[in-house]
Amino acid sequence: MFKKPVFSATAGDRSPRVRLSELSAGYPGRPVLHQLDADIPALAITALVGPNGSGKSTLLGVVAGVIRPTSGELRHNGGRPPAFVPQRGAVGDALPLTVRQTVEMGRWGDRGPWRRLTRRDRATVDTAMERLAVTDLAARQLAELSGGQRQRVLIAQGLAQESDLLLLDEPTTGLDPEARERITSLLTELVTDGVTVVQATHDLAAARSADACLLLHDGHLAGQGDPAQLLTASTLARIWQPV
Ligand SMILES: Nc1ncnc2c1ncn2[C@@H]1O[C@H](COP(=O)(O)OP(=O)(O)OP(=O)(O)O)[C@@H](O)[C@H]1O
Repeated sequence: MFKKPVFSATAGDRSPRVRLSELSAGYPGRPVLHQLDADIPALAITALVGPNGSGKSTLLGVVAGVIRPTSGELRHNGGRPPAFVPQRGAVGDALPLTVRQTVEMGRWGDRGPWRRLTRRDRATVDTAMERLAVTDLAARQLAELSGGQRQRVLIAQGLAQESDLLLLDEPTTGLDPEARERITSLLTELVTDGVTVVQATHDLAAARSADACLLLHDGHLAGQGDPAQLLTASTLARIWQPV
């Protein structure tokens, strides 16, 4: 069990896009995150790493604004509302939506659900679908896609929101190696385009290729900084040791 967080240098001296100060959060009757002090650097990929139940999805929900902190502070430094791509399993199978309609929902934040999309909105949707290679699936029902295809559609919906902060919950889970590689390259491209990316992941290769890492253990911050320095064999063994 970590009493003190392990800190290591982050890649460069990036200013934080998001700062958490003594932040605690959870669900009714279930505190999950405890007094987190952490920075999410701007224009970088940050990996959220930790065992099942350590609080990664909860932290994404807090940063996305869908879970309110119970105490402490969450500060966003400028920018648009975050785009949140939940875990694939969190999206209902029974929704009667086509792939294109699902990605178009990414424009609702700007346009509202009842207004017609503008030409520019449609171009944004087209580009997001092309980047995730789901254009050929446009007319298919979301529910009839494979898990990996559905994952790509949900990421395309996130891109269509054109936020400068993209929050992804296990975006490469269930993808084959080629699709995983495509997502990893895409995330790097997005940073070049001016997007700050945060991904919760169990994929240690993806975490190690990120610019920064927040390591969670039982709702506590066990470390933050450069993944190569943080995700050492001994740290991982301590964090993942059976209780
Ligand atoms: N809606 C909810 N209501 C109550 N408790 C919840 C809810 N969602 C998650 N929890 C609990 O909060 C804790 C943290 O869960 P969370 O999903 O944030 O962890 P995680 O690190 O993302 O896990 P995983 O790697 O399995 O996705 C767990 O104990 C979980 O049971």
